[in-house]
Amino acid sequence: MASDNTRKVPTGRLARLVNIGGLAGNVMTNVIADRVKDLSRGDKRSYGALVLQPKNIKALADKLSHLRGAAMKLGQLLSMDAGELLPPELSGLLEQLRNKATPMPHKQLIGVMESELGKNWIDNFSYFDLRPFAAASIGQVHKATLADGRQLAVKVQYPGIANSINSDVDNVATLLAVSRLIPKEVDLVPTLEEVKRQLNVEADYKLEAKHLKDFYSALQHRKDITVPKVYDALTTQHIITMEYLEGMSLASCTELDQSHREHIISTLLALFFEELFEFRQMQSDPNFANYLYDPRTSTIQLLDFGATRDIPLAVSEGYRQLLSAATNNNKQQVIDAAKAIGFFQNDIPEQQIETVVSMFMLATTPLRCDYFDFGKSELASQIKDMGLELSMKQGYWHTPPVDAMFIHRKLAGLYLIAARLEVKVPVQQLFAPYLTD
Ligand SMILES: Nc1ncnc2c1ncn2[C@@H]1O[C@H](COP(=O)(O)OP(=O)(O)OP(=O)(O)O)[C@@H](O)[C@H]1O
Repeated sequence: MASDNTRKVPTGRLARLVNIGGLAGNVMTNVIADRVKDLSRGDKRSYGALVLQPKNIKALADKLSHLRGAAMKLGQLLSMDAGELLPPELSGLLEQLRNKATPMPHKQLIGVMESELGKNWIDNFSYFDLRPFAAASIGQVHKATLADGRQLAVKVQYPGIANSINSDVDNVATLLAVSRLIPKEVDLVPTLEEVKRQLNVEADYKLEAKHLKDFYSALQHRKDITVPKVYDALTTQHIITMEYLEGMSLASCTELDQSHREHIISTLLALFFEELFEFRQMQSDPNFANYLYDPRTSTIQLLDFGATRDIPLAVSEGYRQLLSAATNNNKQQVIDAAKAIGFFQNDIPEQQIETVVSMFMLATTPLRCDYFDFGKSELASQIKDMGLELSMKQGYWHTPPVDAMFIHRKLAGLYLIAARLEVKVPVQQLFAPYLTD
């Protein structure tokens, strides 16, 4: 039998569902037992309070660790879309999940390696660590070495996960409903659809490898950005073999000097503009864990191209106009550019246009000053609050163009990182090369 932290990842739909049934039962047993205790003591906690006790959150985290990819992605999108509405227990649960991947037992891992790279897969490496050093959302990452000494990171997908994404996402939603962690006001349906769509794309490691290679080539001229090299011969639909990068995590960069922190954010924002206006391809998941930093060489290392999106020319041009108009504080031109991007397609009252435009103006504040101090500003949370307020008002956005939502999320994510690193950066100067007349 596998040890506690290497349980076989259940591959069948039924096995996954049975897990959930068990959890609902456990939670309810805890709730009923505590209810009886409360009654005997004369206390009366609400059903919600009983469900949200730490032991139930732990039981939930234990179950979700098998459905980690679906749970984490749903958590990520939910916290972007409905941030402040979510109970703190949900962030606690997601935090637990992030740190709590259940690695595949060796036998299962070897099975995947054999079916992807052949019976003699191990001959490709001079060393392969069977224990993963990091968890991916739907897989795990191993260190390995080539015969010539080059260090590798090998990302291996959990077997069968690609076929169970849709049911996993539904199961996680059921679990969250059982645990009452999602408030009634939050409409989960569109988020669930988006989570399924994104995870299905991310399950295609060959596509991710293609995006890695696109960015590797596109960023050859940038000495301050590194993208891991992909090893095609050892990359398949379910395995990506790439160069191992040794940078420190961005979370630990809060300890570095101001100059390093400012360099990180200036580089990431310059890259954002380059992706939007030049590559017209964007890595759309600005998660802290997707960047590493090497302070010895002052290079940012980019990981995780699973969520890369192409940006249509018209959208890219529209944002160039929009950001130029916002830099010049020209609201009418902001409205025109937003229309060109695809906002305000329906007949919308003047007042609503005004509100949406003030959101754009707020988000582009850093473009209207020489240096913007993210450390001292509440901008990231103000944007989130305002976006939330608008999305709660029925029909306010009239379904904004989907590309736009990703671009906004990416920018908001970068602002959050900038706020966390407490930096002051010249955003206007970084955008200047793209400013239209
Ligand atoms: N080339 C690499 N060099 C060093 N570490 C790596 C490399 N690739 C991945 N990792 C480690 O593995 C972790 C997960 O990888 P990655 O982000 O690609 O997976 P993912 O499935 O996209 O996960 P998520 O969606 O949770 O970000 C990274 O956060 C990093 O710690």
